[in-house]
Amino acid sequence: MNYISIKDINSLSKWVRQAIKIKKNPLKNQSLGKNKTLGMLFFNPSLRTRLSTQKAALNLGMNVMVMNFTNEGWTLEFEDGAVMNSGASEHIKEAAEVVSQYCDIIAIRAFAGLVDKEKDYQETVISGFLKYATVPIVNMESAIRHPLQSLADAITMEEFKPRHKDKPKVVLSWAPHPKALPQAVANSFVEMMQMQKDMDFVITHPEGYELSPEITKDCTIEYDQNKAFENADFVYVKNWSNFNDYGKVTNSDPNWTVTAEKMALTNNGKFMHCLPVRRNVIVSDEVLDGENSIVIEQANNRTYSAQLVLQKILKKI
Ligand SMILES: NCCC[C@H](NC(=O)CCC(=O)O)C(=O)O
Ligand SMILES: NC(=O)OP(=O)(O)O
Repeated sequence: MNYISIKDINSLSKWVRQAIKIKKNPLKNQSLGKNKTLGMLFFNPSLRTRLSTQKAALNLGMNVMVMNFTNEGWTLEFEDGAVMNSGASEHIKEAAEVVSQYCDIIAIRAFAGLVDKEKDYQETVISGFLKYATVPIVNMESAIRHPLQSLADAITMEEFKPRHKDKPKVVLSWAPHPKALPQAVANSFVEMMQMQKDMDFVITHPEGYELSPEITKDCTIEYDQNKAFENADFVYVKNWSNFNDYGKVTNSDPNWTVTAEKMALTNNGKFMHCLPVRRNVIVSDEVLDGENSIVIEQANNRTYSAQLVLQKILKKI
């Protein structure tokens, strides 16, 4: 069993219930991972994913090895048949097979390069590991998906959803950012929302900032952010760089920053963000520090999202 996409989950509501159960007693399965090793490979920085996934593994009694490819490790080649006479020192074929001998599960973080759309959307790095590794693979944010985050988001929404309402309204809102960021968090959030049975979902972003139509198919898109916020119970905010004009920042309109005035349009809505977040660019201090901000609880749920995934894999190996 691999965990690459939120679509690897057969029943989201069941998984959310199981994660909430783990949260109540996280040390219950401390012997499940005994003498098993999780290898965590990072091609990009991380705070939450690194620590929460490690914590989840420790809760299950696993050993953990972390390797940072940003400044350690050889530069890897992913293309089959490549003539390796320039930058890369080692092919994914050997690297993945070798790491598989040391680890029982391999978790990988490898962001989009945001230069070659086709390469990113083919998930070159994670696909290379899937092809050549001989142990299960967990996605810790790949070029186009962040399924551990979206599972944590689903857990958090279950905990905070208004009990009196049949169908809570959830808004995914783009907000400005100075750097070009991947679409992974937004993509996986959309895929997770498509698996929710009793929630209304609206995506809002400036015109031209449409996500991949293959991912957002059948989703409601509202270009007027204020209108989208009306009556929302959850506002999930995230920047992404342009998908059409691939990897470019073509809009940095500060009118899209989430402020207290905008949150006042919601149904006392909760503010969500995966973090790290740029204060007073993505969201005002007032909102982020306000009582309806649930970003810290969201980050806490990363541990239980990862623990559920590791637990399920461990039971199968
Ligand atoms: N893992 C959560 C988000 C990671 C990444 N954000 C960032 O790179 C933000 C960096 C900055 O704000 O400088 C992203 O958007 O995919
Ligand atoms: N939300 C999230 O994945 O955070 P990190 O990038 O710090 O791991």
